[in-house]
Amino acid sequence: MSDDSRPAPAAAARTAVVIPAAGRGVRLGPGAPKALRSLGGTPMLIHAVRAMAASRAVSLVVVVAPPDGAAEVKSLLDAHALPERTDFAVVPGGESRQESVRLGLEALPPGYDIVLVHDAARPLVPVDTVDAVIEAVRDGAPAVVPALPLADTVKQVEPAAVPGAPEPVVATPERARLRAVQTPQGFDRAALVRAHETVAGDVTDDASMVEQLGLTVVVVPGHEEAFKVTRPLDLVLAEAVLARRRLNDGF
Ligand SMILES: Nc1ccn([C@@H]2O[C@H](COP(=O)(O)OP(=O)(O)OP(=O)(O)O)[C@@H](O)[C@H]2O)c(=O)n1
Ligand SMILES: C[C@](O)(CO)[C@H](O)COP(=O)(O)O
Repeated sequence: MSDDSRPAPAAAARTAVVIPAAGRGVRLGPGAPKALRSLGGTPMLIHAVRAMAASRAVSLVVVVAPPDGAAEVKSLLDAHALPERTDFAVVPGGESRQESVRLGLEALPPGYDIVLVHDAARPLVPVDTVDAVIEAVRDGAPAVVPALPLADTVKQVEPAAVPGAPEPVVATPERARLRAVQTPQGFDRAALVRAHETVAGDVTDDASMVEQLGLTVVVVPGHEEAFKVTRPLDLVLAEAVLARRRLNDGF
């Protein structure tokens, strides 16, 4: 068969990323909103944006800024070198992560059939993890999460009525079947939009909303360096990982 007689390859679905970055970072301690705090001299958010734009499959990144910080975030994006092949937009966020993601989704133009949602608080995720998530969505999964096995045993407890009181253990789930879930989480856009339109109640990630629709969520290998900067010690670790990368890269 000559090259000319082959069917044209199906155009790859275009991929956009929503980065919720509107949180305060209460658990990190007092200071600027977490996404705007420095990691190696650069705002954490810029690391997260670069991590997403490092994937050649990503053509649009929508940053969901702190509600009163959209102008500051726009200036930050303008002030830092970012790949020219990627478009960037900024929208103000909401009261909860869930609301911020919804606002980011509403800002997406037509033409992006795959959507990733990535925490600004996971600034060091490697591009191979981003690409693995996108590939699994392209292969047909409605929702994909990167995840790692657990190192600790997990107990389910009856939460104490009084803070600090001992909590009775009610179950010990089988650790081998548990996974600690990271971002970016990847979605068929229509499934994620439907989930955000129909699922109510508190959830801690987007994939669980798609799960509640009865759709399949699959896991791909996560990465140790995709950890979430939540508490002060996480920032120490992030600085160390970044310093090691810079040493290895020779700058
Ligand atoms: N109203 C909110 C709350 C959180 N996030 C984002 O969701 C991601 C994960 O949330 P988390 O790590 O819990 O961040 P914070 O809410 O800032 O942390 P904390 O709970 O310690 O205040 C972060 O990138 C955060 O900016 C958001 O966009 N809008
Ligand atoms: C989405 C997430 O990062 C997956 O592990 C996580 O659930 C976010 O939790 P947070 O308490 O809002 O940081």
